[in-house]
Amino acid sequence: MNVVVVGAGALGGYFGARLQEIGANVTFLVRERRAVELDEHGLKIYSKHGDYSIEQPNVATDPKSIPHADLVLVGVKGYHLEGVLQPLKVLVANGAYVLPILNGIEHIEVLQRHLGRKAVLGGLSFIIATLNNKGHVVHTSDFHDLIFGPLHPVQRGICKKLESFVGEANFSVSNSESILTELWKKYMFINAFSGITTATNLSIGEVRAYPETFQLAKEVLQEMKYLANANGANLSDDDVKEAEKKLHALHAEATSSMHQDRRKGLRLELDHLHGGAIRLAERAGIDLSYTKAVYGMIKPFEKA
Ligand SMILES: NC(=O)C1=CN([C@@H]2O[C@H](COP(=O)(O)OP(=O)(O)OC[C@H]3O[C@@H](n4cnc5c(N)ncnc54)[C@H](OP(=O)(O)O)[C@@H]3O)[C@@H](O)[C@H]2O)C=CC1
Ligand SMILES: CC(C)(CO)C(=O)C(=O)O
Repeated sequence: MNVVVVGAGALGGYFGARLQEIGANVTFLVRERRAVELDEHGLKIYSKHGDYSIEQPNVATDPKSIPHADLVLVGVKGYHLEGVLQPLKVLVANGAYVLPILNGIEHIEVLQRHLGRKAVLGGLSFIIATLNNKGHVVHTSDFHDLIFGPLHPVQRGICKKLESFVGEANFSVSNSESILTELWKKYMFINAFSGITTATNLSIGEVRAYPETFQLAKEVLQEMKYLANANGANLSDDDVKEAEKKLHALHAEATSSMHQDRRKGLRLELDHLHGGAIRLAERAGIDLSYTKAVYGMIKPFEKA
């Protein structure tokens, strides 16, 4: 299988390397700085599920130099989406399907508008990973799940092909027929988890120690359920309970990628995640008071 990874950071680097581990022909389409880093240090994964190294990853900086890809894995931050639309157009024109795995929901519509509805699959991931100072991936969670599925009937073939190809991969995989609902479940969860940890600058264990503070995360879950259902998803109270259980099950030091970025002084995906929810709520005539409060608390730390 020919795979291109656009956004070879923590997420793209992890799944790209794991796909190469099982024999995929993986090309990392990167910008100049990352190309130099990958050339100098290679790509390495450190993970409790097993390390893996690629000494000389196959790197491209021009999408036109890539002959044909079956699948393009998109793992950029929400605020970098605009910058990858042009390269994605080139890859789609050459026959590729696009599998975005970033957090959030607004990017799906943006990608569909620019690339066509038939080209864009639904996808998301559960993993906690970050890059170290050599640009190597450090994976710290027990989970490393990739969930994908068709958003258009013509995509069933590529989803089946991907499902059977990744059967042997060193990560969990699921090909879901209700990927839109899965996307909204993750969006609900991430807005609560990243919202409360980033706003308070605390890990989830520290948040859980204060029921009044944890309550804010629960309120965000409720608001996101309403928003999801106003946007054609079908989330139930059980889904909210499930998300709450997940917040309780995370180990005490666990925190969100947005909070890790706040700790490192990096730019935050606030506008893409909570900002996106607020925009969709305005369109649907829904009030997201708690989400807006969390958004307001994080705003001063948004730009690096
Ligand atoms: N990290 C995690 O644990 C998880 C992250 N996510 C989500 O995944 C997404 C990605 O997060 P993460 O992997 O942590 O982010 P990273 O910052 O580690 O990686 C993003 C990568 O995108 C690259 N990039 C940006 N613009 C371009 C471009 N125009 N062309 C090529 N590459 C580009 C960046 O490269 P450059 O070095 O050039 O800037 C960077 O390597 C986010 O939406 C996040 O919320 C979801 C689950 C878990
Ligand atoms: C919740 C988590 C860790 C799950 O993958 C995540 O997506 C993030 O923090 O960005």
